[in-house]
Amino acid sequence: MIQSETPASLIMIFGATGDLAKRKLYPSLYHLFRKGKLAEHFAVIGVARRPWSNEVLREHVKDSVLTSIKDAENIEEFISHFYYQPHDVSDTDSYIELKKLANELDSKYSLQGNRIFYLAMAPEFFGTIAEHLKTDGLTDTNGFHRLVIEKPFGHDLESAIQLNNRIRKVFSENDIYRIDHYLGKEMVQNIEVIRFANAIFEPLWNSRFISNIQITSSEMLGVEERGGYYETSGALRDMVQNHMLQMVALLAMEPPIRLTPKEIRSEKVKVLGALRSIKVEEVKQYFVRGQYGPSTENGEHVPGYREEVNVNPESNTDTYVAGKLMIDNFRWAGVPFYIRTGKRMTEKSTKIIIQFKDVPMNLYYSSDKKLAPNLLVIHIQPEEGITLHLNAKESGGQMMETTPVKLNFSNNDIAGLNTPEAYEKLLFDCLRGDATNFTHWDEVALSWNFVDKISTYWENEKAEFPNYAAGTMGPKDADELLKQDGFFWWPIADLDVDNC
Ligand SMILES: NC(=O)C1=CN([C@@H]2O[C@H](COP(=O)(O)OP(=O)(O)OC[C@H]3O[C@@H](n4cnc5c(N)ncnc54)[C@H](OP(=O)(O)O)[C@@H]3O)[C@@H](O)[C@H]2O)C=CC1
Ligand SMILES: O=C1O[C@H](COP(=O)(O)O)[C@@H](O)[C@H](O)[C@H]1O
Repeated sequence: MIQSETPASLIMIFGATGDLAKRKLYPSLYHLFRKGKLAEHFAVIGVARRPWSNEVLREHVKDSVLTSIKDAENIEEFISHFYYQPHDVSDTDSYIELKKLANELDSKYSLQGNRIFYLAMAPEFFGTIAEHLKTDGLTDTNGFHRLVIEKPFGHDLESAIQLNNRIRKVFSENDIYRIDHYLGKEMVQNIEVIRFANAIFEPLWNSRFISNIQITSSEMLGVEERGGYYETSGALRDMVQNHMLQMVALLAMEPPIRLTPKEIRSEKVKVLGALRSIKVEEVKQYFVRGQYGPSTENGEHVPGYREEVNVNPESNTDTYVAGKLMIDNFRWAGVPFYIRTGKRMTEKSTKIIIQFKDVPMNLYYSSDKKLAPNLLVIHIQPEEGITLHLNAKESGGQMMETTPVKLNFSNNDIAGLNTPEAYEKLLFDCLRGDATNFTHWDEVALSWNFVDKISTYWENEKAEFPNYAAGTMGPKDADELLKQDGFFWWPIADLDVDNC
């Protein structure tokens, strides 16, 4: 049940000394606290192996908050709710101590037995922790018990099924919150509203009026210190299996009959189930992979992927993926959804471009010239907003000449609006029991099923890497994907249809 008020709760963070907790979880919890969105009755237990004390954790939390928020009011009160338990998650005995501390805090803060277990750790520990929580009695309370799981949820369909079976022995599907932080982004959440709350879009949102949809999520950074993880993942598993396919599902789904988690997820599941399955021999026709090579920026050497720490110097791992997805249902028959994502590209940006079909003929001056197509651009990040590209009369001209114009809405221009960080929203949803913006097992399974065919083919074929220089928009072959259909990637910077 979704609660309107945040209920009292004990939040247990496994991996409390790690990067995610420091950069995302503590600042997000603090934001909720400051906005009064965290119940007065809350306590946090941080768990990790390091021999820290409550005081050390509290200072660490304070530092992490002060890094992003300079005027952190009531920070001392906030950190006083944090407790630390040194604990190796594979060590059976340490759960007894953890249970004792949890029960003490339950009484001290009147937490009503409500517990959130946040697994901010490497995925190989997820199953073990979930099992111990049950066998060692941490879920033996009267309140709710919710398990929040970070990505990656498995490495392929097979491992995801195994993991799911393990955690489902302890938690029901309704109590499992699989994080996809893109679902916490303001403009990703806005996709549904743009589509279903505007009479001008929904009638056009189909194969009769849309020629293609493009989703780009580009990053400027390389793999940084995450080479070890990334070598086993690559861009396909790291970004496409989850974030990119989730955006496709939101763009393509049918209107849900109600805005409940069950109905929304069920519509997304139908889209993922309708993705045209790619046969091994077709992978090259639908997908392009890339890996960044070295380059020079302002006279400085920018390392190629194979030079990064913990990366095999002959690595076959993809740091870039572009693909053409077809959704074989009535609404989308024949409309390609192009996706691309990669590290060390020209800029950090996530944008969705919906390109509408051309009008039947150009009635206006220069009628031999093609009119610019109408585009709806959804800016996910760093700007947040939408732009509608239209054609209008060239101002002051004698002839009926057209010129492209833009209608712009930018969230960033609303004074005083400070869009909450994705993790803040997702933590708040979890506290209230709203699983809408978390991925259901059926979505995870269908996404892996789709991606596995591609990864299996790629793992067995040695690629000619590197094939794009750091600081560029990826390999040339990605342009061919669209060219063969008569399209091209719309630029993501200062999109100006006139110059394309
Ligand atoms: N960092 C990020 O931006 C993102 C991370 N994620 C996911 O979040 C999860 C955590 O990532 P991240 O924080 O970067 O990882 P880190 O390596 O920074 O942190 C891992 C944490 O696990 C603890 N740990 C490791 N082994 C044990 C053990 N046996 N018993 C108890 N604690 C242990 C470590 O603490 P100690 O050494 O003290 O034991 C540390 O607190 C991963 O699944 C990752 O894929 C997802 C999206 C983004
Ligand atoms: O999940 C991940 O996402 C980030 C990109 O997230 P964003 O919010 O900054 O767009 C990516 O860098 C990372 O490799 C991946 O694991």
